[in-house]
Amino acid sequence: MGELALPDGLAILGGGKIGEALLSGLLRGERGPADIVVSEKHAERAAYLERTHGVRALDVAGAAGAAATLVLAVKPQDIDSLLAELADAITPAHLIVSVAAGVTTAHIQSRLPAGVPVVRCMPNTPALVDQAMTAICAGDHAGEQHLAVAESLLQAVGKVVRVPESQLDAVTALSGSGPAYFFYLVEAMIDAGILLGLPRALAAELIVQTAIGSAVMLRDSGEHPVQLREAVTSPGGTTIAAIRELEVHGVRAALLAAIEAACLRSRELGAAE
Ligand SMILES: NC(=O)C1=CN([C@@H]2O[C@H](COP(=O)(O)OP(=O)(O)OC[C@H]3O[C@@H](n4cnc5c(N)ncnc54)[C@H](OP(=O)(O)O)[C@@H]3O)[C@@H](O)[C@H]2O)C=CC1
Ligand SMILES: O=C(O)[C@@H]1CCC=N1
Repeated sequence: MGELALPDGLAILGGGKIGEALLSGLLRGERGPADIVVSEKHAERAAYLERTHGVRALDVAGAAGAAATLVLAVKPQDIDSLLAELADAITPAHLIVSVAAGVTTAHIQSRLPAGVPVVRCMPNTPALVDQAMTAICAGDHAGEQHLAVAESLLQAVGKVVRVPESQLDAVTALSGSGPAYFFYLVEAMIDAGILLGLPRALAAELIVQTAIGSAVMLRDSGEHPVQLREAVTSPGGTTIAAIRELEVHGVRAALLAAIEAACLRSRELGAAE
């Protein structure tokens, strides 16, 4: 794969939600449509990706021939058939970057020619607005240079941290699925505005801006979430009345259980290999 530098060709195999989020983010960065090919099972979806992003759609073997770095972005349940299609088309000069939940580097390595480097990643959909959170780890044949390629790829759409592979299922449950929890919370809070008789558009504006402001404070204030919450919670006031209800209804325990369930599901998807 030459010198493993950014300008090397990139293929995204699986042009669904996360595949397109990564594709669009990379195109907003340093890469142009000529640097990226996609491979997508559905002809209609492939045509949409070509039309919308100006990239070429190829079959899996064609994509492997056109690109040194291959991003596996199919569902975990489809990973084995994709690896079977890839096995004869790649060499250790390629780099495999998998974003599939639960699927281990050892599993991917076991289905490919010996020595193919694999980096496992868990990004999230805020890649669409260059605010992704991604964790990455290396398989047995991936060295610093391969991690650096994956890192620069994903840094184009947000922040990247390196973690041991043993933490990837927990990461998947927290930040991989995490945007869905925030969207769910926002959706419920907008409903609360409706319950209180506010117009939906106003309730949405109030809550979305509150979410953005709170997120920026969490990132930039240097204060712990408890301190930030306490600053909102006036003695004998409105916030503590709401917090009591959240505690009575077990919202904290529900979040712990929900995120634990997501982690177990990630492990299950890996174990189904
Ligand atoms: N969505 C998210 O927020 C995140 C997802 N991920 C991971 O990314 C992967 C994709 O998820 P997501 O984008 O949500 O799923 P999608 O179903 O939206 O996208 C996967 C796409 O790949 C297609 N596909 C399946 N097999 C092949 C193949 N052999 N060659 C080419 N294309 C193929 C699928 O077609 P078909 O519909 O027929 O199956 C589908 O269009 C999963 O492994 C998931 O764990 C990781 C982080 C975040
Ligand atoms: O729901 C899923 O399985 C994928 C993995 C992380 C986010 N979406």
